[in-house]
Amino acid sequence: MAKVISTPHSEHLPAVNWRSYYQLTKPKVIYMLMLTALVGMCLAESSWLPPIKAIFSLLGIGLVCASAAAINQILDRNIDDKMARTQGRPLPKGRLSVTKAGQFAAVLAVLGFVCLLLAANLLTTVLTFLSMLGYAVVYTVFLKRATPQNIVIGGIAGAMPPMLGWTAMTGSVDPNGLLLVMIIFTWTPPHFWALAIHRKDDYAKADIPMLPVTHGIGFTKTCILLYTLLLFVVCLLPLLTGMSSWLYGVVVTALNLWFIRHAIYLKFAPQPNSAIKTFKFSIIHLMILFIALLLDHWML
Ligand code: HEM
Ligand SMILES: CC(C)=CCC/C(C)=C/CC/C(C)=C/COP(=O)(O)OP(=O)(O)O
Repeated sequence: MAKVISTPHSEHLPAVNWRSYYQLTKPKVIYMLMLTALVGMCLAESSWLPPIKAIFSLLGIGLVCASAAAINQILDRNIDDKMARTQGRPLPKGRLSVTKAGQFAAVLAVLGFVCLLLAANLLTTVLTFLSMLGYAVVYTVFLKRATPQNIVIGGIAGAMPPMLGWTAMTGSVDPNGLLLVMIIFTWTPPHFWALAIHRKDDYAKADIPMLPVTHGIGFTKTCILLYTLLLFVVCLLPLLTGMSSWLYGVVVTALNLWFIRHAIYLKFAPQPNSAIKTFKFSIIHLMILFIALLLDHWML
């Protein structure tokens, strides 16, 4: 029978376990999601952002993303307990009770949606709610446990923040905002599958059908390479539509050639640390890409 993580006795816990609450939100991922949302906001506006609207919209998006991450950790606590990478999280470690984590996620969500309703608009609030459901429920409860395409489909939710930032400013869905979503959507498989290769045994132990477990490492490496090539093409679309110009073009070409180089080495000349290096590079890639979009928008 599956082990159920027990609720720890409250007398063993500090009154307010700030570090555990913070960890529950997957903070580094949330900061990156907020960066992409901020860039979406900036690209939607030809002049300076309206400060109050922008700050509270960004805060709203961040709070709801953090709530989704906390819900993911509540629902995944038994899986997380089986994997070396996630065993140290507050719920498997018993540093936080499920009730407290649930209350925290609820507070974050309520605060986030209030910010969005007051500072942004109904469209952004609804799209953010759907993205939250997409990650915290559709991906976590169903896809993750059901299919090796889990992260491809679930990736739509994680790709949404630039669009949420855009609609927060304009109140409408813009094709250029969708391009930013497409970039993150295409970036997600090589980002995650590189880590999944490195952590294959973890996923196998937890019985999660990630691609390297179901289809093997060789096939996953081929998929990573193909997605980096597709990403190269998708990243050129902002140039074709005129949303971005040469500065973005130069930076993104260099980034994507480097990503493809990682993928080629991973496939054809792997070292023991090639997969984790590819994963780490994916994060630098996306961060620099979004900063380049912003600088290009401001400077040219
Ligand atoms: C379904 C889509 C995604 C999946 C399955 C996924 C999976 C993961 C996993 C499992 C980690 C943890 C690595 C670790 O604990 O060492 C991670 C880290 C990370 N991911 Fe993703 N990711 C997805 C989408 C995204 C998106 C959309 C972003 C940002 C736009 C993002 C940004 C990051 C960052 C910044 C880290 C590093 C976190 C750290 O160092 O603590 N991810 N990702
Ligand atoms: C409102 C909105 C846009 C919500 C979605 C935001 C969100 C938190 C996306 C993060 C994607 C992510 C870290 C997936 C990994 O989950 P995992 O369960 O596979 O990874 P784990 O094993 O590290 O928990």
